[in-house]
Amino acid sequence: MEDVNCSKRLTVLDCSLSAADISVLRFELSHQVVTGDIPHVTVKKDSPLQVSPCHRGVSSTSQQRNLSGVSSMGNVPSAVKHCLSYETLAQDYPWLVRWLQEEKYGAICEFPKTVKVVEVGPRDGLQNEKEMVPTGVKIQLINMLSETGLSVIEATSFVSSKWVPQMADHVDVFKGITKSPHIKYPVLTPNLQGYRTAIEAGATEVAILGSASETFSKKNINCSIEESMLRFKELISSAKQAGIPVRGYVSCALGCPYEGRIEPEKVTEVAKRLYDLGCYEVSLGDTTGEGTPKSMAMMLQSVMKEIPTSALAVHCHDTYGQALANILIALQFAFPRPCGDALRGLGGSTAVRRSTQRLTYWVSVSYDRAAALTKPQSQRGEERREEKRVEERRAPALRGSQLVCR
Ligand SMILES: CC(C)(COP(=O)([O-])OP(=O)([O-])OC[C@H]1O[C@@H](n2cnc3c(N)ncnc32)[C@H](O)[C@@H]1OP(=O)([O-])[O-])[C@@H](O)C(=O)NCCC(=O)NCCSC(=O)C[C@@](C)(O)CC(=O)[O-]
Repeated sequence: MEDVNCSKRLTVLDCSLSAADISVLRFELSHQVVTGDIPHVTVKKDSPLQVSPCHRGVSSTSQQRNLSGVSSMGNVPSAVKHCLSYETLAQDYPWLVRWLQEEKYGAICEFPKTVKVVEVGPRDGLQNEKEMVPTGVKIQLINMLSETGLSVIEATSFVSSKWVPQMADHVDVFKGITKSPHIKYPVLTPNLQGYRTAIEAGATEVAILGSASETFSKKNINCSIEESMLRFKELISSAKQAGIPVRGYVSCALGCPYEGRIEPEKVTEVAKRLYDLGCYEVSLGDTTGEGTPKSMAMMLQSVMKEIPTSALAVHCHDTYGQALANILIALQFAFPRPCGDALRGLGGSTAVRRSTQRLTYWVSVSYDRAAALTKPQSQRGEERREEKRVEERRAPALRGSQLVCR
């Protein structure tokens, strides 16, 4: 690729575009190059930059987009002597096509600089094990995990032993583990009763579990979404008084075993309510593992309109082998291109660049059995055998582990 200075090249075209305008232009062109819809970019004297989406060079004036809002982030050119189209640019400046494509590729490869891993295996991983895992083994597991460099390990859940017998030893597990001062050990608490027991056992951080699916909420915590919010409100209010941080889960963010597809707007609504109640972080759970990169992207796009990305997390189950792909998408969302952010009206590119450094995602990868929770025993048996076969083929590092990325 030629060593290209975009602003110089566009000055050669005599467009007098500012750096911000060039950013907009580059974003539109690179976006459209990849989608195949070639835009027609027009810059008129004393007018806002306009981009008409065109297909393979055929102009579609009906879809003309006025980017006046966008151009306010930079100076719209005051004197422009060219009407630019992608074809003209591509013909005259073949380097531009390569450059835009490489830009796009470069953007895809951009990820957060650090990744925080939250291990939830001792809770989410073990809660559905058919055989009771001895308390001593759980303690040993958590102690060993504490040696691995993890900064957060979700240790257990203070839920009803009638509902989840595997977690009945929560107090013994929590009191039995050797707690490193550098590691957080949050626990799951569905209601005030669980919260109080957890605090008595010495918990210093808790997580509540909401759901974007009405049916799942009833099946999982025996109450409607509305009722769950009332419970969480009183729990969070107690936690606030005691200075205990509360994380929130939204289950079924990408699908429900009972209701099927869950609208991103519903996920957004529940996530926002948890955030507004005081959860410092909201973890969006693909409970059944049926999420895809596309549904993850659509869901995140919706939730990110209401909740700061620094307070968001994703929790991906790997039921259908999609967890890593879904995490990849979530990580890319943590680093939107600066001009992409500007187009969403988040401000100028310098501020956006700064804010992207702070974006945080929690990404959990687990070997998922949650989807099997409610299935008939016979079906679960076959699924478990299949899981075992799949697990044996998996990389050892991924088995039974969960990650949270920052
Ligand atoms: C929420 C409840 C307790 C309501 O259960 P309930 O039966 O409606 O509760 P209740 O208030 O009517 O009380 C009934 C009995 O339960 C007891 N009880 C009441 N609360 C507690 C408690 N906290 N700890 C221990 N015991 C409790 C209470 O003392 C009473 O005992 P009894 O008088 O009959 O002897 C129940 O439905 C429950 O425990 N559900 C938890 C289900 C669960 O743990 N699911 C798995 C975790 S969620 C998950 O994995 C998804 C996630 C987070 O990973 C994200 C994702 O993957 O997407």
